[in-house]
Amino acid sequence: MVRLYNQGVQVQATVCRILDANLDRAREGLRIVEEWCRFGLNSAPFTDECKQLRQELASWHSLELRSARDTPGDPGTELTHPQEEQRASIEQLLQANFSRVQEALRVIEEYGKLYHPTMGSAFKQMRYRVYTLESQLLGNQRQQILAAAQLYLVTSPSNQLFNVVEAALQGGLTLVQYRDKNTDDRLRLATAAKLCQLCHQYEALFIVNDRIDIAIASNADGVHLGQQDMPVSVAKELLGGQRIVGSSTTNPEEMQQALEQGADYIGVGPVYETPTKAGKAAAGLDYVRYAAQYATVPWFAIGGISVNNVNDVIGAGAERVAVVRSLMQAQHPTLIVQYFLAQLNRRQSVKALQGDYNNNHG
Ligand SMILES: Cc1ncc(COP(=O)(O)OP(=O)(O)O)c(N)n1
Ligand SMILES: Cc1nc(C(=O)O)sc1CCOP(=O)(O)O
Ligand SMILES: [Mg+2]
Repeated sequence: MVRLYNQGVQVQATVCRILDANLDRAREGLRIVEEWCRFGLNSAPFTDECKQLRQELASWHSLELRSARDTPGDPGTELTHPQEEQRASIEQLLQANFSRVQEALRVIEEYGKLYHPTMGSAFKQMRYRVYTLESQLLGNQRQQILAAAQLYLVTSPSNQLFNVVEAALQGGLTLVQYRDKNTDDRLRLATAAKLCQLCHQYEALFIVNDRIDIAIASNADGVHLGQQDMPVSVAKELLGGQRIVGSSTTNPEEMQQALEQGADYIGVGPVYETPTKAGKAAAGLDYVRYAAQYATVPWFAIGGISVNNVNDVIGAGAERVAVVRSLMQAQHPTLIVQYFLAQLNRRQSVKALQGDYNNNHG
Protein backbone atom coordinates (compact mmCIF):
# COMPACT_ATOMS: atom_id res chain seq x y z
CA MET A 1 0.00 0.00 0.00
CA VAL A 2 1.72 3.13 -1.17
CA ARG A 3 -0.43 6.14 -0.45
CA LEU A 4 -2.60 5.33 2.51
CA TYR A 5 0.20 5.26 5.09
CA ASN A 6 -1.07 8.32 6.96
CA GLN A 7 -4.75 7.27 6.99
CA GLY A 8 -6.48 5.30 9.71
CA VAL A 9 -6.47 1.51 9.46
CA GLN A 10 -10.23 1.51 9.00
CA VAL A 11 -10.04 3.90 6.04
CA GLN A 12 -7.22 1.89 4.45
CA ALA A 13 -9.23 -1.32 4.69
CA THR A 14 -12.31 0.37 3.25
CA VAL A 15 -10.44 1.75 0.23
CA CYS A 16 -8.96 -1.69 -0.40
CA ARG A 17 -12.43 -3.25 -0.24
CA ILE A 18 -13.79 -0.70 -2.70
CA LEU A 19 -10.94 -1.36 -5.12
CA ASP A 20 -11.30 -5.13 -4.74
CA ALA A 21 -15.08 -5.06 -5.34
CA ASN A 22 -14.79 -2.81 -8.38
CA LEU A 23 -11.93 -4.76 -9.92
CA ASP A 24 -14.21 -7.80 -9.71
CA ARG A 25 -17.18 -5.89 -11.16
CA ALA A 26 -15.15 -4.60 -14.10
CA ARG A 27 -13.68 -8.04 -14.81
CA GLU A 28 -17.09 -9.75 -14.72
CA GLY A 29 -18.66 -7.15 -17.03
CA LEU A 30 -15.79 -7.49 -19.49
CA ARG A 31 -16.10 -11.26 -19.46
CA ILE A 32 -19.78 -10.99 -20.43
CA VAL A 33 -18.92 -8.67 -23.32
CA GLU A 34 -16.01 -10.92 -24.34
CA GLU A 35 -18.25 -14.00 -24.61
CA TRP A 36 -20.44 -12.17 -27.13
CA CYS A 37 -17.40 -10.96 -29.12
CA ARG A 38 -16.09 -14.52 -29.25
CA PHE A 39 -19.19 -16.65 -29.77
CA GLY A 40 -21.69 -14.12 -31.13
CA LEU A 41 -19.51 -12.04 -33.43
CA ASN A 42 -16.62 -14.42 -33.99
CA SER A 43 -14.39 -11.37 -33.75
CA ALA A 44 -10.77 -12.06 -32.80
CA PRO A 45 -9.81 -8.34 -32.46
CA PHE A 46 -12.72 -7.52 -30.13
CA THR A 47 -12.19 -10.71 -28.12
CA ASP A 48 -8.47 -9.94 -27.77
CA GLU A 49 -9.12 -6.39 -26.60
CA CYS A 50 -11.49 -7.67 -23.86
CA LYS A 51 -8.93 -10.28 -22.83
CA GLN A 52 -6.11 -7.71 -22.66
CA LEU A 53 -8.24 -5.39 -20.55
CA ARG A 54 -9.08 -8.27 -18.19
CA GLN A 55 -5.41 -9.16 -17.90
CA GLU A 56 -4.53 -5.58 -17.07
CA LEU A 57 -7.22 -5.55 -14.39
CA ALA A 58 -5.84 -8.79 -12.98
CA SER A 59 -2.32 -7.30 -12.78
CA TRP A 60 -3.67 -4.64 -10.39
CA HIS A 61 -5.68 -7.09 -8.30
CA SER A 62 -3.01 -7.76 -5.69
CA LEU A 63 -3.18 -10.15 -2.77
CA GLU A 64 -3.47 -7.15 -0.48
CA LEU A 65 -6.66 -6.00 -2.22
CA ARG A 66 -8.12 -9.49 -2.38
CA SER A 67 -7.45 -10.01 1.34
CA ALA A 68 -9.56 -6.94 2.14
CA ARG A 69 -12.67 -8.71 0.84
CA ASP A 70 -15.54 -9.13 3.31
CA THR A 71 -18.40 -10.67 1.34
CA PRO A 72 -20.63 -11.64 4.31
CA GLY A 73 -20.40 -8.07 5.67
CA ASP A 74 -21.13 -6.43 2.29
CA PRO A 75 -24.76 -5.20 2.09
CA GLY A 76 -24.36 -4.64 -1.68
CA THR A 77 -24.34 -8.37 -2.54
CA GLU A 78 -28.08 -8.60 -1.83
CA LEU A 79 -29.06 -5.65 -3.99
CA THR A 80 -30.19 -6.14 -7.57
CA HIS A 81 -31.80 -3.66 -9.90
CA PRO A 82 -35.12 -4.85 -11.44
CA GLN A 83 -33.62 -4.25 -14.91
CA GLU A 84 -30.87 -6.79 -14.13
CA GLU A 85 -33.55 -9.49 -14.20
CA GLN A 86 -34.75 -8.49 -17.65
CA ARG A 87 -32.75 -7.87 -20.80
CA ALA A 88 -34.78 -7.35 -23.95
CA SER A 89 -31.95 -7.83 -26.42
CA ILE A 90 -28.25 -8.50 -26.86
CA GLU A 91 -27.77 -4.79 -27.44
CA GLN A 92 -29.30 -3.99 -24.03
CA LEU A 93 -27.28 -6.69 -22.36
CA LEU A 94 -24.06 -5.35 -23.88
CA GLN A 95 -24.92 -1.77 -23.07
CA ALA A 96 -25.74 -2.64 -19.44
CA ASN A 97 -22.44 -4.47 -19.04
CA PHE A 98 -20.41 -1.73 -20.70
CA SER A 99 -21.99 0.75 -18.26
CA ARG A 100 -21.14 -1.55 -15.38
CA VAL A 101 -17.50 -1.81 -16.50
CA GLN A 102 -17.20 1.95 -17.08
CA GLU A 103 -18.68 2.78 -13.66
CA ALA A 104 -16.36 0.32 -11.94
CA LEU A 105 -13.32 1.73 -13.77
CA ARG A 106 -14.33 5.25 -12.75
CA VAL A 107 -14.58 4.21 -9.10
CA ILE A 108 -11.15 2.54 -9.29
CA GLU A 109 -9.74 5.62 -11.02
CA GLU A 110 -10.82 7.85 -8.12
CA TYR A 111 -10.08 5.60 -5.13
CA GLY A 112 -6.97 4.27 -6.88
CA LYS A 113 -5.42 7.73 -6.60
CA LEU A 114 -5.37 7.20 -2.83
CA TYR A 115 -3.78 3.81 -3.19
CA HIS A 116 -1.07 3.96 -5.83
CA PRO A 117 0.57 6.88 -7.69
CA THR A 118 -0.17 5.53 -11.18
CA MET A 119 -3.46 3.74 -10.55
CA GLY A 120 -5.67 6.76 -11.37
CA SER A 121 -4.12 7.43 -14.75
CA ALA A 122 -3.91 3.73 -15.65
CA PHE A 123 -7.64 3.28 -15.07
CA LYS A 124 -8.51 6.49 -16.87
CA GLN A 125 -6.79 5.10 -19.97
CA MET A 126 -8.56 1.79 -19.54
CA ARG A 127 -11.90 3.58 -19.28
CA TYR A 128 -11.27 5.31 -22.63
CA ARG A 129 -10.31 1.99 -24.20
CA VAL A 130 -13.62 0.57 -23.01
CA TYR A 131 -15.53 3.54 -24.51
CA THR A 132 -13.79 2.95 -27.83
CA LEU A 133 -14.53 -0.77 -27.70
CA GLU A 134 -18.19 -0.05 -26.95
CA SER A 135 -18.69 2.33 -29.83
CA GLN A 136 -16.78 0.11 -32.28
CA LEU A 137 -18.65 -2.98 -31.21
CA LEU A 138 -22.11 -1.41 -31.36
CA GLY A 139 -21.25 0.26 -34.68
CA ASN A 140 -20.05 -3.06 -36.03
CA GLN A 141 -23.26 -4.79 -34.87
CA ARG A 142 -25.30 -2.15 -36.69
CA GLN A 143 -23.38 -2.59 -39.93
CA GLN A 144 -23.87 -6.36 -39.75
CA ILE A 145 -27.63 -6.06 -39.27
CA LEU A 146 -27.78 -3.47 -42.06
CA ALA A 147 -25.84 -5.69 -44.47
CA ALA A 148 -28.19 -8.61 -43.76
CA ALA A 149 -31.42 -6.56 -44.03
CA GLN A 150 -33.46 -7.24 -47.16
CA LEU A 151 -36.67 -5.43 -46.34
CA TYR A 152 -37.01 -1.91 -44.96
CA LEU A 153 -40.22 -0.55 -43.51
CA VAL A 154 -40.59 3.22 -43.81
CA THR A 155 -43.54 4.17 -41.60
CA SER A 156 -46.36 6.59 -42.30
CA PRO A 157 -48.62 8.17 -39.66
CA SER A 158 -51.19 5.68 -38.42
CA ASN A 159 -53.16 5.07 -35.25
CA GLN A 160 -51.99 1.48 -35.58
CA LEU A 161 -48.32 2.49 -35.90
CA PHE A 162 -46.93 0.39 -33.03
CA ASN A 163 -49.13 -2.61 -33.85
CA VAL A 164 -48.10 -2.58 -37.50
CA VAL A 165 -44.41 -2.21 -36.69
CA GLU A 166 -44.52 -4.99 -34.09
CA ALA A 167 -46.40 -7.32 -36.42
CA ALA A 168 -43.82 -6.64 -39.13
CA LEU A 169 -40.96 -7.30 -36.70
CA GLN A 170 -42.61 -10.59 -35.81
CA GLY A 171 -42.42 -11.54 -39.48
CA GLY A 172 -38.64 -11.08 -39.47
CA LEU A 173 -38.26 -7.40 -40.41
CA THR A 174 -34.91 -6.00 -39.20
CA LEU A 175 -34.92 -2.39 -40.42
CA VAL A 176 -37.47 0.33 -39.62
CA GLN A 177 -37.53 4.03 -40.45
CA TYR A 178 -39.76 6.44 -38.58
CA ARG A 179 -41.10 8.96 -41.10
CA ASP A 180 -43.64 11.58 -40.09
CA LYS A 181 -43.50 14.98 -41.75
CA ASN A 182 -46.33 16.67 -39.80
CA THR A 183 -46.11 16.04 -36.08
CA ASP A 184 -44.90 18.36 -33.37
CA ASP A 185 -41.48 17.59 -31.98
CA ARG A 186 -42.62 16.46 -28.51
CA LEU A 187 -44.80 13.74 -29.99
CA ARG A 188 -42.23 12.92 -32.65
CA LEU A 189 -39.56 12.34 -30.01
CA ALA A 190 -41.85 10.28 -27.78
CA THR A 191 -42.93 8.13 -30.74
CA ALA A 192 -39.35 7.72 -31.94
CA ALA A 193 -38.16 6.64 -28.48
CA LYS A 194 -40.95 4.07 -28.19
CA LEU A 195 -40.38 2.71 -31.69
CA CYS A 196 -36.67 2.53 -31.00
CA GLN A 197 -37.23 0.38 -27.91
CA LEU A 198 -39.61 -1.84 -29.82
CA CYS A 199 -37.15 -2.35 -32.67
CA HIS A 200 -34.29 -3.09 -30.29
CA GLN A 201 -36.42 -5.69 -28.51
CA TYR A 202 -36.48 -7.55 -31.82
CA GLU A 203 -32.83 -6.77 -32.55
CA ALA A 204 -33.87 -4.63 -35.50
CA LEU A 205 -32.31 -1.31 -36.46
CA PHE A 206 -34.23 1.90 -35.96
CA ILE A 207 -33.64 4.88 -38.25
CA VAL A 208 -35.20 8.36 -38.06
CA ASN A 209 -36.15 10.18 -41.26
CA ASP A 210 -34.80 13.71 -41.82
CA ARG A 211 -33.99 14.63 -38.21
CA ILE A 212 -30.53 14.14 -36.74
CA ASP A 213 -31.57 15.69 -33.40
CA ILE A 214 -34.51 13.29 -32.97
CA ALA A 215 -32.25 10.39 -33.96
CA ILE A 216 -29.75 11.26 -31.22
CA ALA A 217 -32.38 12.00 -28.59
CA SER A 218 -34.28 8.76 -29.24
CA ASN A 219 -31.13 6.58 -29.24
CA ALA A 220 -31.79 5.61 -32.88
CA ASP A 221 -29.27 3.60 -34.87
CA GLY A 222 -29.13 6.27 -37.53
CA VAL A 223 -30.81 8.77 -39.77
CA HIS A 224 -32.11 8.85 -43.34
CA LEU A 225 -31.46 12.00 -45.40
CA GLY A 226 -32.67 13.14 -48.79
CA GLN A 227 -31.26 15.62 -51.26
CA GLN A 228 -32.94 18.55 -49.46
CA ASP A 229 -31.86 17.41 -45.99
CA MET A 230 -28.61 17.90 -44.09
CA PRO A 231 -25.62 16.61 -46.11
CA VAL A 232 -24.49 13.08 -45.30
CA SER A 233 -20.98 14.23 -44.39
CA VAL A 234 -22.33 16.70 -41.79
CA ALA A 235 -24.66 14.06 -40.35
CA LYS A 236 -21.74 11.66 -39.99
CA GLU A 237 -19.81 14.26 -38.02
CA LEU A 238 -22.73 15.08 -35.77
CA LEU A 239 -23.68 11.45 -35.14
CA GLY A 240 -20.17 10.10 -34.62
CA GLY A 241 -18.76 7.30 -36.72
CA GLN A 242 -20.80 4.47 -35.26
CA ARG A 243 -24.32 5.46 -36.30
CA ILE A 244 -25.81 4.75 -39.72
CA VAL A 245 -26.52 7.45 -42.29
CA GLY A 246 -28.69 6.60 -45.29
CA SER A 247 -29.20 8.76 -48.36
CA SER A 248 -31.95 8.96 -51.03
CA THR A 249 -30.76 8.88 -54.63
CA THR A 250 -32.65 9.21 -57.89
CA ASN A 251 -29.85 9.15 -60.46
CA PRO A 252 -26.19 8.14 -60.89
CA GLU A 253 -24.86 11.59 -59.90
CA GLU A 254 -26.71 11.56 -56.59
CA MET A 255 -25.53 8.01 -56.00
CA GLN A 256 -21.92 9.00 -56.66
CA GLN A 257 -22.16 11.93 -54.26
CA ALA A 258 -23.82 9.85 -51.52
CA LEU A 259 -21.06 7.25 -51.81
CA GLU A 260 -18.32 9.88 -51.74
CA GLN A 261 -19.80 11.42 -48.61
CA GLY A 262 -19.79 8.07 -46.84
CA ALA A 263 -23.46 7.03 -46.87
CA ASP A 264 -23.83 3.63 -45.21
CA TYR A 265 -26.74 2.70 -47.47
CA ILE A 266 -28.75 4.35 -50.20
CA GLY A 267 -32.36 4.49 -51.30
CA VAL A 268 -32.80 3.94 -55.04
CA GLY A 269 -36.02 5.36 -56.40
CA PRO A 270 -38.77 6.07 -56.88
CA VAL A 271 -38.87 2.88 -58.89
CA TYR A 272 -42.53 3.59 -59.66
CA GLU A 273 -44.51 6.77 -59.13
CA THR A 274 -46.17 6.70 -55.75
CA PRO A 275 -48.78 8.76 -53.88
CA THR A 276 -46.57 8.47 -50.78
CA LYS A 277 -44.10 10.79 -52.51
CA ALA A 278 -46.48 12.61 -54.82
CA GLY A 279 -44.94 14.68 -57.60
CA LYS A 280 -41.62 12.86 -57.73
CA ALA A 281 -41.04 11.34 -61.18
CA ALA A 282 -40.20 7.65 -61.34
CA ALA A 283 -36.54 6.80 -61.78
CA GLY A 284 -37.68 3.43 -63.11
CA LEU A 285 -36.16 -0.03 -63.38
CA ASP A 286 -33.25 1.33 -65.43
CA TYR A 287 -31.93 3.07 -62.35
CA VAL A 288 -32.38 -0.17 -60.37
CA ARG A 289 -30.24 -1.94 -63.02
CA TYR A 290 -27.65 0.83 -62.70
CA ALA A 291 -27.58 0.46 -58.90
CA ALA A 292 -27.19 -3.30 -59.22
CA GLN A 293 -24.05 -2.70 -61.22
CA TYR A 294 -22.46 0.29 -59.48
CA ALA A 295 -23.67 0.69 -55.88
CA THR A 296 -20.93 -0.21 -53.44
CA VAL A 297 -22.99 -0.06 -50.23
CA PRO A 298 -26.29 -1.80 -49.37
CA TRP A 299 -29.09 -0.20 -51.40
CA PHE A 300 -32.85 -0.39 -51.18
CA ALA A 301 -35.17 -0.02 -54.16
CA ILE A 302 -38.08 2.17 -53.05
CA GLY A 303 -41.26 3.71 -54.45
CA GLY A 304 -44.45 1.95 -55.42
CA ILE A 305 -43.19 -1.52 -54.57
CA SER A 306 -45.83 -4.10 -53.69
CA VAL A 307 -46.25 -7.87 -53.58
CA ASN A 308 -47.50 -7.63 -57.19
CA ASN A 309 -44.41 -6.04 -58.70
CA VAL A 310 -41.60 -6.95 -56.31
CA ASN A 311 -40.42 -9.75 -58.61
CA ASP A 312 -39.93 -7.26 -61.46
CA VAL A 313 -37.79 -5.12 -59.13
CA ILE A 314 -35.86 -8.20 -58.04
CA GLY A 315 -35.51 -9.18 -61.69
CA ALA A 316 -33.84 -5.81 -62.38
CA GLY A 317 -31.21 -6.69 -59.76
CA ALA A 318 -32.60 -5.48 -56.41
CA GLU A 319 -31.68 -7.58 -53.41
CA ARG A 320 -33.29 -5.21 -50.92
CA VAL A 321 -36.50 -3.21 -51.04
CA ALA A 322 -38.11 -0.49 -48.91
CA VAL A 323 -41.86 -0.02 -48.65
CA VAL A 324 -44.41 2.25 -46.98
CA ARG A 325 -47.98 1.40 -48.03
CA SER A 326 -47.40 -2.29 -48.65
CA LEU A 327 -46.86 -2.76 -44.93
CA MET A 328 -48.54 0.24 -43.31
CA GLN A 329 -51.82 -0.56 -45.06
CA ALA A 330 -51.57 -4.34 -44.84
CA GLN A 331 -54.23 -6.39 -43.06
CA HIS A 332 -51.56 -8.90 -42.04
CA PRO A 333 -48.16 -7.18 -41.92
CA THR A 334 -46.45 -10.31 -40.55
CA LEU A 335 -47.50 -12.35 -43.58
CA ILE A 336 -46.58 -9.60 -46.04
CA VAL A 337 -43.10 -9.33 -44.52
CA GLN A 338 -42.72 -13.09 -44.82
CA TYR A 339 -43.83 -12.97 -48.45
CA PHE A 340 -41.36 -10.20 -49.37
CA LEU A 341 -38.53 -11.96 -47.56
CA ALA A 342 -39.31 -15.26 -49.25
CA GLN A 343 -39.16 -13.60 -52.70
CA LEU A 344 -35.94 -11.75 -51.89
CA ASN A 345 -34.33 -14.90 -50.45
CA ARG A 346 -35.37 -16.94 -53.47
CA ARG A 347 -33.50 -14.47 -55.65
CA GLN A 348 -30.40 -14.75 -53.45
CA SER A 349 -30.49 -18.56 -53.70
CA VAL A 350 -30.81 -18.44 -57.51
CA LYS A 351 -27.86 -16.02 -57.69
CA ALA A 352 -25.74 -18.28 -55.47
CA LEU A 353 -26.62 -21.31 -57.63
CA GLN A 354 -25.77 -19.37 -60.81
CA GLY A 355 -22.44 -18.39 -59.22
CA ASP A 356 -21.66 -22.04 -58.45
CA TYR A 357 -22.65 -23.09 -61.98
CA ASN A 358 -20.46 -20.39 -63.56
CA ASN A 359 -17.52 -21.36 -61.35
CA ASN A 360 -17.82 -24.99 -62.39
CA HIS A 361 -18.53 -24.42 -66.09
CA GLY A 362 -16.94 -21.05 -66.75
C1 LIG B 1 -35.06 4.23 -47.70
C2 LIG B 1 -35.51 5.58 -48.08
N1 LIG B 1 -35.25 6.02 -49.32
C3 LIG B 1 -35.66 7.24 -49.68
C4 LIG B 1 -36.35 8.06 -48.80
C5 LIG B 1 -36.78 9.45 -49.18
O1 LIG B 1 -36.07 10.46 -48.47
P1 LIG B 1 -36.26 11.99 -48.90
O2 LIG B 1 -35.91 12.12 -50.33
O3 LIG B 1 -35.54 12.84 -47.94
O4 LIG B 1 -37.81 12.23 -48.74
P2 LIG B 1 -38.67 12.16 -47.41
O5 LIG B 1 -38.81 10.74 -47.02
O6 LIG B 1 -37.96 12.95 -46.36
O7 LIG B 1 -39.97 12.76 -47.80
C6 LIG B 1 -36.62 7.55 -47.54
N2 LIG B 1 -37.27 8.28 -46.63
N3 LIG B 1 -36.19 6.33 -47.20
C1 LIG C 1 -40.45 7.95 -48.87
C2 LIG C 1 -40.14 7.65 -50.26
N1 LIG C 1 -38.97 8.01 -50.86
C3 LIG C 1 -38.90 7.66 -52.13
C4 LIG C 1 -37.76 7.96 -53.01
O1 LIG C 1 -37.74 7.48 -54.13
O2 LIG C 1 -36.87 8.64 -52.55
S1 LIG C 1 -40.26 6.84 -52.63
C5 LIG C 1 -40.96 6.97 -51.13
C6 LIG C 1 -42.31 6.46 -50.76
C7 LIG C 1 -42.49 4.99 -50.95
O3 LIG C 1 -43.74 4.71 -50.53
P1 LIG C 1 -44.59 3.51 -51.08
O4 LIG C 1 -43.90 2.27 -50.71
O5 LIG C 1 -45.90 3.66 -50.35
O6 LIG C 1 -44.76 3.70 -52.55
MG1 LIG D 1 -36.02 13.70 -46.19
